[in-house]
Amino acid sequence: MTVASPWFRAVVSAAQMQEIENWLFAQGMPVAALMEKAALQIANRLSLLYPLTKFPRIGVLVGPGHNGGDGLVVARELKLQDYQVKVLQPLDQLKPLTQNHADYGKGLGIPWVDDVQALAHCDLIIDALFGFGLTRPITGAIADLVTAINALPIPVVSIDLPSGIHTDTGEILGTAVQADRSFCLGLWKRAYFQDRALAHLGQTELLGIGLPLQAIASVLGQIWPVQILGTEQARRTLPLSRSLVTHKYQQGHVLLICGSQQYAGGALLACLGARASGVGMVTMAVPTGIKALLHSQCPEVLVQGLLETSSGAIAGLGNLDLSRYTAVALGPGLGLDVGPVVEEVLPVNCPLILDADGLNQLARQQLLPLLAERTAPTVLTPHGGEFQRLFPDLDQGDRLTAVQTAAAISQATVLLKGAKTVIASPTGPTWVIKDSTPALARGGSGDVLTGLIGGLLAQPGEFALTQRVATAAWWHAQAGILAAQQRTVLGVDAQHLAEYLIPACRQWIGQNATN
Ligand SMILES: NC(=O)C1=CN([C@@H]2O[C@H](COP(=O)(O)OP(=O)(O)OC[C@H]3O[C@@H](n4cnc5c(N)ncnc54)[C@H](O)[C@@H]3O)[C@@H](O)[C@H]2O)[C@H](O)CC1
Ligand SMILES: [K+]
Repeated sequence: MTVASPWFRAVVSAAQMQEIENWLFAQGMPVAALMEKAALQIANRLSLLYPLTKFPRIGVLVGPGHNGGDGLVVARELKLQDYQVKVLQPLDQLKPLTQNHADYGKGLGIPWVDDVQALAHCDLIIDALFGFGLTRPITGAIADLVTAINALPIPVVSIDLPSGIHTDTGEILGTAVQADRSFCLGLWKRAYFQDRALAHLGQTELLGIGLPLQAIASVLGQIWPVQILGTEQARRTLPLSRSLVTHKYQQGHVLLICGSQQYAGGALLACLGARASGVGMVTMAVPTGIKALLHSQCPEVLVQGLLETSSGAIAGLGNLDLSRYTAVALGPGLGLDVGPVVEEVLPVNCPLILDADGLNQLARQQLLPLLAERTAPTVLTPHGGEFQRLFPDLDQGDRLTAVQTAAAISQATVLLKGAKTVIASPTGPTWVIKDSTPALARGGSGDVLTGLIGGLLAQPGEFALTQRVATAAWWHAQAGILAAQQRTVLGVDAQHLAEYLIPACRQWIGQNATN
């Protein structure tokens, strides 16, 4: 049961945000007060990040709704701090509260300009055209304005969302502001975890505006549908505490079915990932021809040689006794010439992770419907291409929805890798991994993740399986971030990534932890 946890881990849609705000207004919170709370935070952050000494001239683009209202409060507050502020308001008709702030700003002597060229000498531009109220594509004069702003060599900060980005899907509606930085207000919006929006969002930060947990729970319930997996949660999910009398068979036994003559490295990398998970035992089922390689690299691992095809891929599982394992992962380095191993492994009565060519075989042989008949959980870990082959009818633009739909169709936990990796299951919350690094976008890093997931799921654990899968993805990302910090982004090859899994783990449990 994921009890409602700190607000900064919730991820909401525009409709949910509106409902949460309405809860406050219904309880008597004046809209103007909430706007003031939000905009004052923005003004304070701006004066810290863009000090008056370096960014004295500020242009504020003001839209018709409350996003524009936020922008006008920011304009007034920066003026009071002696910034030279100008406002450009493309639409005459403003919401009443926004109009109040416009009247007050004019009364203070803030100049309104009517041409974007009047902003050409600004040091910073604030985008307060649209926030989560954007409902249709931006067209006409406003679209021209956005295009002109994007062409200026001036940094842009967007309030709540870059105007033009769909709050939920991250889609560009007509056109969208290219922000250098975006301040998300109150709660993270879904767009912040849609890969296609990231280039428009720039650097992002969440500004809390005092939304009470009961307001959030009144709309999202006690188990929030979409959540960021936080450090504390990941740490609690890791199998870091062990009883003194444990022994290797109590710490799980993972079977990795992987590798081929052509892709022996995939098997080795999966093994390194599994080993770092702390699992009690690792068995590798690989083509006989690569057994020696694995023995030489991972001496503690048990290796089962399997019959191989003429090209050196696994021909079949033979008489491999699958009942001995507490988790099975199949896929890294299998190659396409592999025998019917997916069909043979589906009956296994423990968590099964399918990755890489295991997924391609699942798609090619149209075995997806069989997953629903499995008596134990299944985890699919596709990247975009594998996802497309498995779920050709799903639009990956809205990745969050696509993964949730894929989980419902397949009745499996689906982890879609990306800049923001998303993990969904048929029941329970959808998890997003907020922090990662492009350094992970390299061959082999997925093999390490598959081994890590298999090793974690093989171990006894009190948390829901999907949360443990998300923890593996989080751990994998953290290792990538640490490796990139210490070896530059160029130095995060998959083998080094695997070596950073334990140092990354060490980082969170603090230096004084004993187990
Ligand atoms: N998140 C919070 O807790 C707070 C949010 N605030 C700010 O308010 C906006 C949401 O305000 P809202 O008025 O609902 O919507 P917008 O300001 O985003 O603007 C919508 C406005 O524009 C019209 N519109 C929609 N699409 C188009 C279009 N393509 N072309 C022209 N006009 C369009 C629509 O009819 C509306 O009138 C939120 O993002 C925050 O910035 C609170 O002020 C503070 C707390
Ligand atoms: K905006």
